[in-house]
Amino acid sequence: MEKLVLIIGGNLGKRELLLSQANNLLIENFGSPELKSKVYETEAWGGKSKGAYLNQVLVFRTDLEPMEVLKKTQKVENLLGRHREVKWGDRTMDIDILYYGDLVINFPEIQIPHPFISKRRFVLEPLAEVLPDFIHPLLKMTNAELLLDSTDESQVYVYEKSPE
Ligand SMILES: Nc1ncnc2c1ncn2[C@@H]1O[C@H](COP(=O)(O)OP(=O)(O)OP(=O)(O)O)[C@@H](O)[C@H]1O
Ligand SMILES: Nc1nc2c(c(=O)[nH]1)N=C(CO)CN2
Repeated sequence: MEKLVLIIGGNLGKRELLLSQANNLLIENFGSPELKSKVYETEAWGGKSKGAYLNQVLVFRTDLEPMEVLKKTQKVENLLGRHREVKWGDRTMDIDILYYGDLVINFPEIQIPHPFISKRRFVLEPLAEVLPDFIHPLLKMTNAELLLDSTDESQVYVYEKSPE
């Protein structure tokens, strides 16, 4: 069984509902997560979208091969209304594979560890919350160290539910 670390999130539609639906669909595919970060409200990163995202990191154990994992996460994105249009643009649900144990692979359709981990505070904050001591297999730094080192100044807060 390998440690599978995902980040999920979106900035369109009913963000909280979509996040909880993504959680449920991922549990159907990968079983209960071993760890779940808090939900973070995060400024849109990459300059191509505007509204703030809700993001969360989930950690599973899996026997599925990385490409099988990707097929399943893409199916969940599609079920939740994801349309692939603008790179880094607005979306209802995006699911990225951050780590798959210590595996390093680099194909156009799948790169692990995800190449932008160290550049994105919206990834590093929840990641350092749940796996502070996990070592990035290429950068040889822990997630906590990557967060301390990060120069991304975008806003990332723990999400406080808005009153009903
Ligand atoms: N680790 C990974 N996790 C998810 N998708 C990946 C990964 N590595 C490569 N990909 C590929 O990237 C494509 C994702 O494109 P997508 O439109 O979601 O990019 P994006 O979410 O805008 O950008 P980013 O991947 O930088 O978050 C997928 O079709 C998939 O094949
Ligand atoms: N805050 C935040 N910004 C993003 C996100 C995301 O999940 N959160 N995903 C993107 C697509 O890669 C682009 N920008």
